[in-house]
Amino acid sequence: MNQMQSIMRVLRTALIQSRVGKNRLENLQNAENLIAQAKNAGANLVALPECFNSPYGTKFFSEYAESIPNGPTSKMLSKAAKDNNIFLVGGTFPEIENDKFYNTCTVWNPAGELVAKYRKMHLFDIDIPGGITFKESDVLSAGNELASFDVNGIKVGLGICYDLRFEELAKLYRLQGVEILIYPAAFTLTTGPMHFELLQRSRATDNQVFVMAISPSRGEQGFMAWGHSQITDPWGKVIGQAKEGEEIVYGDLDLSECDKVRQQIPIFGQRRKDIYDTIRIGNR
Ligand SMILES: O=C(O)CCC(=O)C(=O)O
Repeated sequence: MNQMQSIMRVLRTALIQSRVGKNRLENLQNAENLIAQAKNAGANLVALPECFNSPYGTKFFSEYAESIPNGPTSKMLSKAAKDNNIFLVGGTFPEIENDKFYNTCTVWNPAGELVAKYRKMHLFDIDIPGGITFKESDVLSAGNELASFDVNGIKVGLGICYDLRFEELAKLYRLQGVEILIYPAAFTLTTGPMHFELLQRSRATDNQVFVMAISPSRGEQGFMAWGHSQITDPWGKVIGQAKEGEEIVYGDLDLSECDKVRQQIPIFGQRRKDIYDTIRIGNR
């Protein structure tokens, strides 16, 4: 690898753990200001949280839903990516298409063009008595497609929040050549402390990829996000983590770490597909 190629294998990223309230325009303005701040700090890949333009909750999805790429949120994201000359992972916002609602992540390149769109594939339907009950599928439809994009030859895959729990999705991305997985994610105060860090470290270790998850900051009312946006390296080590307030987490991702761990612990060449593929277990 020549010097130029090795320079391009380092990516300065910024995770924007923004404050989200009920006013869409204020949420967009706040995100725009923080994106410019991240650019001034040298970031060339910037990511926003899940539901960054609206409060998180099934009762809000239809009210805040927009079509893509014509709605005000898409327009702001496209402009911010172009003005700041960055790749921008536009967190998520509720999307409407053909009378169906989706929880959708869009990605914009430095020319302001939409380069990826991912709809949450695993909807957050859980019931923990005394903890939290949530049923996104009351309102949302699930996406059925993987989505990835390319930053200077580095392949980046997308998931959203609850998707973090599904190892199969992360593995499919790894098998497609992904080196960074990004999950906008508003974990709850019940499951966040138990699982948010653990799941990210697990996906990173299993697949030998960088994992980044971006939460909104903790609100004072309504849905309380866990915060703790995080960057994990392909060895499973946490290299950046927020607390619960509004904050930007920066990370200089050295992609040669993916090469190193894959070479030194070569699990993908050691998978016993000759055995796995012969075992049939009902509805696997
Ligand atoms: O998996 C979890 O515990 C949280 C998931 C979540 O909050 C979501 O998918 O929005």
